Amino acid sequence: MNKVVEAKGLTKSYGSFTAVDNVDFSIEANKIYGLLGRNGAGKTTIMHMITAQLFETGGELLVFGEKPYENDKVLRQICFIKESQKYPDTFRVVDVLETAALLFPNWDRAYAERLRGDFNLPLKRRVKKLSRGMLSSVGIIIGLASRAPLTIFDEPYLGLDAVARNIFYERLMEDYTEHPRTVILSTHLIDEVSRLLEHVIVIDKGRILLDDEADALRGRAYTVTGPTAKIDAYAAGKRVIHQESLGGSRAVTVYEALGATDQRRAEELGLHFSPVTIQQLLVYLTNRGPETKEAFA
Ligand SMILES: Nc1ncnc2c1ncn2[C@@H]1O[C@H](COP(=O)(O)OP(=O)(O)OP(=O)(O)O)[C@@H](O)[C@H]1O
Repeated sequence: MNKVVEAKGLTKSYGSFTAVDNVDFSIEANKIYGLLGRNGAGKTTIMHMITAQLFETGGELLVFGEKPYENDKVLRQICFIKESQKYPDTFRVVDVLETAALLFPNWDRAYAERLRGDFNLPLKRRVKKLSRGMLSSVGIIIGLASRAPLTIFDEPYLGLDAVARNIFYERLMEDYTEHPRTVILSTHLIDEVSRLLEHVIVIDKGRILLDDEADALRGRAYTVTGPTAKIDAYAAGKRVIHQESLGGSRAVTVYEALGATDQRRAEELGLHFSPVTIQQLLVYLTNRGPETKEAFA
């Protein structure tokens, strides 16, 4: 297994506050990862440590097998696109793209130009005159055309409309298929990106709550709906992570894979099943109190 990032006991504290708390995880080569979690969970802190913009205060972090800090060999293989990227005031779109061409060894000029057309970006316009969404598309073009072995997108699409976001997802999938590389996507638009993700790491209050293949997470819980009394009978003793009632009916989300016996039993009771999306799973698990969360992790 080829590991691009390996974290052992990784910790980052700011004074007495621990933003990333003794986490172990690894990122394998040539996969698309989702780094997910609620606001303040610690995602950006982790991305900043991987990209050597922050020092860990404990544990060990290896990127491409080496410590990333002041390590040009490692950093040249990374492209980090963040929401609040600043560019020099005088820069036009063309200047940003020319600079990126110098910085990234795998830069594909023709591809960058095609993407610029897809996003309708005027080449000669000053970056500071771009709309918020256009500015995000500059970052997306750099992230894609850099073809960096490790490409990290931290909420890359602030202000991007639904059509432009879709262009991003499609281009990412096409280009990733032709030029496999490791991609980390950190986003709150989980439903939108979930079809792209192969592996998901969920951070919650500085700790890892889930770390699994996306397909496995999709089967990790299910929702069952029906008359309240029948649902209560079915769900008794099961690990229920969410429930909603409406009139005489109830929906409960059970945190386990649906086995054949349970499925038969629920069908006999006339209950209805629905899958749980990764976004729902994250919402239900990160909404829980700390003790319960430990039990469900
Ligand atoms: N320089 C700092 N000093 C003190 N605390 C900080 C500092 N930087 C981040 N934190 C805290 O660390 C925690 C994790 O922040 P981080 O930016 O990593 O979260 P995040 O998961 O990226 O959140 P979001 O989804 O809102 O971007 C937060 O509680 C934040 O307030």
